[in-house]
Amino acid sequence: MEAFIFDLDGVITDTAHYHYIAWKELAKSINIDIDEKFNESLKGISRLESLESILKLKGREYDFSYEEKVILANKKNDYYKELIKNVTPKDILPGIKELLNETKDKGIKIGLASASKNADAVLQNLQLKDYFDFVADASKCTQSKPNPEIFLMAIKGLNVDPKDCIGFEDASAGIEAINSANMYSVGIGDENVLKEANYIVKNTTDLDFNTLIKKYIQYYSK
Ligand SMILES: O=P(O)(O)OC[C@H]1O[C@@H](O)[C@H](O)[C@@H](O)[C@@H]1O
Ligand SMILES: [Mg+2]
Repeated sequence: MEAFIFDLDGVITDTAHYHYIAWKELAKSINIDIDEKFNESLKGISRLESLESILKLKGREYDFSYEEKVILANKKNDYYKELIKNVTPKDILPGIKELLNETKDKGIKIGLASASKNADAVLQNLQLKDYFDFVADASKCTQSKPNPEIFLMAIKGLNVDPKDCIGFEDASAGIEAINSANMYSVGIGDENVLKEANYIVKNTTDLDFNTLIKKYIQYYSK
């Protein structure tokens, strides 16, 4: 095992919820209502694609010019940036710090593959930056998950073989991206949503280092 590569929002911290609150607020300003079920489909998806998807809900994707869409997406980002100002190390999801410590102790590299251009600020606020050997830069990524690009960037940056890596995700688009990158995928959340994952746990507290390694070995020895 060479590396563990993590998604950020919804895996390391619950910023997935802040993304939802910010999109809900933005959608409300243009008279569109979104709910948590719809929000599932936005997880892991880039900012502009998320906006497109919200507009499509009401067939309004042609009502706005590209420039207007950029303004709307920036407005969402302003709401989001206000919300993440409150993120502190207390917001690291339970079990994650223990897993990161054990991973480091075992000499396994740690990478981040988040689609968020705010990932660095969030890691900073969580005081977790030092754990990461490589953080893939979302602003250099041209393809949204489920495309594997961001995971492939992390694999390259860490200089590892995808078969020797485990990827962690809370979104179905993210699991698809990990699988396409030829890594072993671990889904955290609802098994109906994450059914394509090689191994699924309900919560971050269920991420036990030894079990993860055992499941990974079992998978490749099939
Ligand atoms: O708007 P940002 O911070 O660049 O984030 C882009 C995407 O980042 C992903 O991590 C989130 O799951 C998505 O919900 C979000 O849209
Ligand atoms: Mg996520």
